[in-house]
Amino acid sequence: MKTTILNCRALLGEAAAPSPGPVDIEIDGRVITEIRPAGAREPAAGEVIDGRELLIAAGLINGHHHSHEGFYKGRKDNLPLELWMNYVRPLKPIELTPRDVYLRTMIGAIEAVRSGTTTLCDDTNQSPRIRPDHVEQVFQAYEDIGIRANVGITLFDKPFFRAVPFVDEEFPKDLLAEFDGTRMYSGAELLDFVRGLARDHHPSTHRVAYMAAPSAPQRCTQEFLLDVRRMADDFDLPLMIHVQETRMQVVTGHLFYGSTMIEYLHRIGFMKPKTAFIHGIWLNPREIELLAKTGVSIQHNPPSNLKVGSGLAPLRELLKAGVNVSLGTDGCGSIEGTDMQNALYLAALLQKLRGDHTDWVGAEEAFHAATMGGARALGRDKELGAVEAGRVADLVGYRLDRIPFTPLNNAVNQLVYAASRAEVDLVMVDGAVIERDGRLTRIDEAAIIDEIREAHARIAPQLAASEADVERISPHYERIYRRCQCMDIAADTYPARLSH
Ligand SMILES: Nc1nc2[nH]cnc2c(=O)[nH]1
Repeated sequence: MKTTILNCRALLGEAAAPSPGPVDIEIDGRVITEIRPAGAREPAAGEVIDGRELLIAAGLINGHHHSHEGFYKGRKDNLPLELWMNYVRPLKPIELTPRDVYLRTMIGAIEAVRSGTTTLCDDTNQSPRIRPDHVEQVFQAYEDIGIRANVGITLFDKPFFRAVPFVDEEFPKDLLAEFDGTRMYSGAELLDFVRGLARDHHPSTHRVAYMAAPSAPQRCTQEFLLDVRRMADDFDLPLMIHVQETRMQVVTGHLFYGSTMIEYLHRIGFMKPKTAFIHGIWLNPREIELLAKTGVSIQHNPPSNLKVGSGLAPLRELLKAGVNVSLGTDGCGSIEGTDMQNALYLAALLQKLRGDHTDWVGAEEAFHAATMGGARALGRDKELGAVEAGRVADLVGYRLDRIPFTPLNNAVNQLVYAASRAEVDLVMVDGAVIERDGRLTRIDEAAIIDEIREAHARIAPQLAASEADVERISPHYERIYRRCQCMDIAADTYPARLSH
């Protein structure tokens, strides 16, 4: 099937350079075949899209999201990461139907498409029980809405509440016994399950594909981390893992491994290309060098980093060192949605709080991170991330006849600093239109919103009960958090008595 977008403006190539004049963009099947001056010849037979008032740009790649946090939207505020995270990680299972899982996946997926996202990376936590019928529904939701998705099942083989130091000292024995006893899948069982997903949903053949998502070094044994690494290598999969999001995690690294987590990951041979360290806020110069040397990307999520108070990633230092940076939002628990326009806006503005103005990161670099940076992190920078003949037609059309683009002086600056998701008028994935004129073309959005509300009303008592459980461990966590915050992370080593 051929489609031509006629007479549009476009941001062209890896540099997203504004087209000097109107262009026609021809698409055959899933690939852009030609970009030519508007009217140079008749469009090929097939669908024609009137692009007169459209700015066509590469679709945004949201490098990090957690669909399992969908029902937690808006529940918490003013908690740092380590204290917040317990609330989205039920200590006891919450009973969901497969349809509930489908609906909570749609919460993030709908907003992603509406904000111009064509690829979404979802690290979905299915603990404490992996149910294949639940996982199927995550894949199905992305299939149905039409977005490209990389779905990772959160992999860890240590209880989450033990991923911080001093648990044995600060927790009462009865609580430890209760939570240590929570049934978890073994690492081997998890790996068996996800190997099946890698075989059946590979990114080279599937729009909705599996990716490797070990949760974080401190939540995995070394043996398990290396097993996941081998699995990703064997299947040639992208791999994403949370690393050094907070100051407390640097302290944790020193206490658990006698070095920072990044030095540990380098030591065990974990750092390779097609790997993204999610957040990567607390980094020292030596670690930035290691990232550059090993080809590991940093996956930057400014909306979440602000809301849970993690800090400001050193983007200029990373970019100067040649580290690839991608952009994302994070899940609906640590920030209330998957709006990539917000991520772009914050990425470009926040960096102006640091350093000399000649070193600031602005709109062009933020947009590059959200497109080419995301593609590179997935190992797909020859296929995705730019409007160029020969690339996959994952495109967004922004309305130029709206105030954010009026008057038009600089399309990238105005897209990042002025536009909102309301200007997104066309979203195309693999050459197929999945949003047009403000309407999602493949799903009945209003009916799904009704269903999400009904499901939430049914689940809300379980969420409240789960919060009550978390309140039981919160004071102990608060003490651990404060103890870690007082520890010096500038020193390279800690007293031997503190290392395990
Ligand atoms: N921000 C953030 N969200 C999460 N959701 C699950 N794990 C994490 C994490 O380590 N950081």
